[in-house]
Amino acid sequence: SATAAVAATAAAPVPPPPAPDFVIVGGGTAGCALAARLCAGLPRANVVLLERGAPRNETEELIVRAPLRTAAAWRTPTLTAAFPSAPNAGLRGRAVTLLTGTTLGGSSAINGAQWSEPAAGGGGAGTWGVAGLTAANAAAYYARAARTVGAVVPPRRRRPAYTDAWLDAAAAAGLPRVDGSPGVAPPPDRGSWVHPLAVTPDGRRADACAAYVAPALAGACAANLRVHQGVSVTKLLYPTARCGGGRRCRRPTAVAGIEYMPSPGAGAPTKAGDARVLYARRGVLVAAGPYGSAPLLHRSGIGPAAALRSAGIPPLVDLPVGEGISARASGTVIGRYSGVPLAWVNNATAAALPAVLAQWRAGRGGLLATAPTSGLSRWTAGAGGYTSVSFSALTTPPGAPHFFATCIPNPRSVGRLRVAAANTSLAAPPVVETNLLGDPRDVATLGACMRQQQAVVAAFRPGFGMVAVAPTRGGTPFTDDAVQAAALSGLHIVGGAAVGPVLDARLRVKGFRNLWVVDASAVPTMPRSAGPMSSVYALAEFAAEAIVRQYGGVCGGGRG
Ligand SMILES: Cc1cc2nc3c(=O)[nH]c(=O)nc-3n(C[C@H](O)[C@H](O)[C@H](O)COP(=O)(O)OP(=O)(O)OC[C@H]3O[C@@H](n4cnc5c(N)ncnc54)[C@H](O)[C@@H]3O)c2cc1C
Repeated sequence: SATAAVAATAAAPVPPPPAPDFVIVGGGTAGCALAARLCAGLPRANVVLLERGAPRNETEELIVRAPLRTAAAWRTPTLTAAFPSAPNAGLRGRAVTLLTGTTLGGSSAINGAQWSEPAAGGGGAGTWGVAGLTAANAAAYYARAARTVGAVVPPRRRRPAYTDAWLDAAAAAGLPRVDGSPGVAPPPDRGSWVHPLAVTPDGRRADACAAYVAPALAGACAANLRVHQGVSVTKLLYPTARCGGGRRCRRPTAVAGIEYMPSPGAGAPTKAGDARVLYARRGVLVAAGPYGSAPLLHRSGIGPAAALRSAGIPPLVDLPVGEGISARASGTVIGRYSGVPLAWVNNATAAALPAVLAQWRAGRGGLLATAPTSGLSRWTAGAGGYTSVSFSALTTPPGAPHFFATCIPNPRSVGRLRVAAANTSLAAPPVVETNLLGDPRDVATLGACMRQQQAVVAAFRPGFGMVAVAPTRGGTPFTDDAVQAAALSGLHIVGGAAVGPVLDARLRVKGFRNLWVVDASAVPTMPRSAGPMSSVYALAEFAAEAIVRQYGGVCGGGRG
C-alpha cells in the first residue's frame, strides 16, 4: 500500500553513487510535491528526497493523520520544532514561540489543514515575478494542488459542534455567511464560511506525504524516487575547491551536491565524522522551509557577505538571504459559553475512548476525523486579514467550554532571519527577527479585527450563554496596548530567499544554473489568504512542471 511504501523508506545512509539526477533538501510541503512531480514527469531521472525527521512510529502517525490530534502534534518534539523568536519591539520586547513541522510532509503534516487561496490581487503565486507564472495561469496550479490533496469543505457530520451558531453570530455582527469551497468564486471581502480542509473523506489528514509522495512511491515512481528520513543536510557542495591555499574565493556558478548527516537528537550526538556526501547530476532543489532554507544557504556561504564574515562563514556569494521575511502576528478573543453542553470536539475523554480510536482506524471517521477549527472569516479593516475560529482545545486544557476567534491579519511589518555562527549546532534553531507588529499600522489592523470579534462573541443567541473572557471580560473595550500585550505568532512566515532579491525569475539562486529554492522562503510577501499552504503547493506544482519541461529531453518523459 502507499503507506507501507513510505514506511519502508529508510532512516539509513544514502547508498553510494551513481549520483541521483536531482536532490531535494527537505521533505515538507513543497519538497514532497516537487519529488512526486519530478519523478513521475522524468521517469529516467533518479530523484532523492532528504528529510531530517525520522520515520514515524504508530503513535506519531495517529497524531499526524487524525485531524482532532492537531494540537498534540505541536507538543510532540519528534514531529515539530518549537523555538523562541528574537524579541519583538512591537510586542514591547517580547519573544514569541515559533513552530514548524519536522517530519515527512513538513508543516502540512502538523498544521491547521485549512485550505485558503488568495483572491485575485491578493498577492498569490501569479504576482511573484516568476517567469511563466502569471495572474492568468496561476489558478491552474492552485487547482491542481487542491485536487491532489483533495481539499473539500467537511460534510456537516464532520464539523465541530456549534459551527452554525457561530456562523449566525458572525452574520449578526456584519460578517455574512458565504461559500468558501475551492473552485467557487473566492469569498467576498467580508464574510464567514466553513473552510475547506486538506482532509480525506474518511477523515485523514492529506498532508504532502500522503497526497504526493506515498502514491508516487507506490506507483509511477517506485523505481526512481528514494526518500531518506532522519538525515539533515548541513551544506551545499560546489564543483571544485575555489578557496583556500591563499587563493581568492571565486564565485561558484553551480552546485555539485550536498553534505548531510544523521539528524541530531535521534540517538547518539552527531559528530563531524558522520558527514556524508551526495552528488547531484542535474541539480539541487532546496525546500527546507522558512526556517531551514535560508540557514542552509548561509552555512554554504550564500548570504549577506558582512554578516557571514562576522559569523565566521567565508562568504562566496553576497546576496540578501534571510532579509525581508514576512511573518504573521495573531490575537485571540476568547469567549466562554454556559448555556449549551461542552462542545464534543473539546471532550478529551471521548477522544481517547478505544471505540473512538477503532472507528477512526477502520476508516469510519468519528470524533478523531473532525478538525478542531470550525471555519474562517475574512475582513477588510486596515490591511485586512482572516480569523480562524474553534470551539476546541487548541490553546487551553481540554474540557473548558471556550470559543476562540484568532485574528491573523495581513502583515506590513518586515523582519529578517539572521546568520547563525558557522559552528552553530545543527539542532540549534535559527535567529528569527519576526518583527511582529513592528509597523504601527499592524497594531491598528489587529486591534480592529479583535474588536470585531468581540462583537461576534456578543452576537451569539442569548441561550448560548457566551461571554467574552479575554483579552477583556464582557464588552469592555481594549486598547492598542492590550493588543500588543496579547499578540502571539500567527505561525505563518514567508520570505528569506525570495524571488527578486535572492532568486532569479526561474526560482534559481541568482548566478547559479542548478540551485533552486522552492518553498515558503521563495515567496516575497505574505499571500492574502488565511494561510500560505495553498500558495506553497501552487509554487511547487509550477516549478516541477518547468523543470520537467527543461530536462524532459535528457531525463526522459517531459510530461508535467
Ligand atoms: C502550526 C502551523 C499551522 C499552520 N496552519 C496552516 C493552515 O491551516 N493553512 C495554511 O494555509 N497554512 C498553515 N500554516 C502554514 C503552512 O503550513 C506553511 O506555510 C507551509 O506548510 C510551508 O511549507 P514549506 O514547504 O515551505 O516548509 P515545510 O512544510 O515546513 O517543510 C520544510 C521541511 O524541510 C525539513 N528540513 C528543514 N531543514 C532541513 C535540513 N537541513 N535537512 C533536511 N530536511 C530539512 C523539515 O523537517 C520540513 O519537513 C501553518 C503553519 C504552522 C507551523
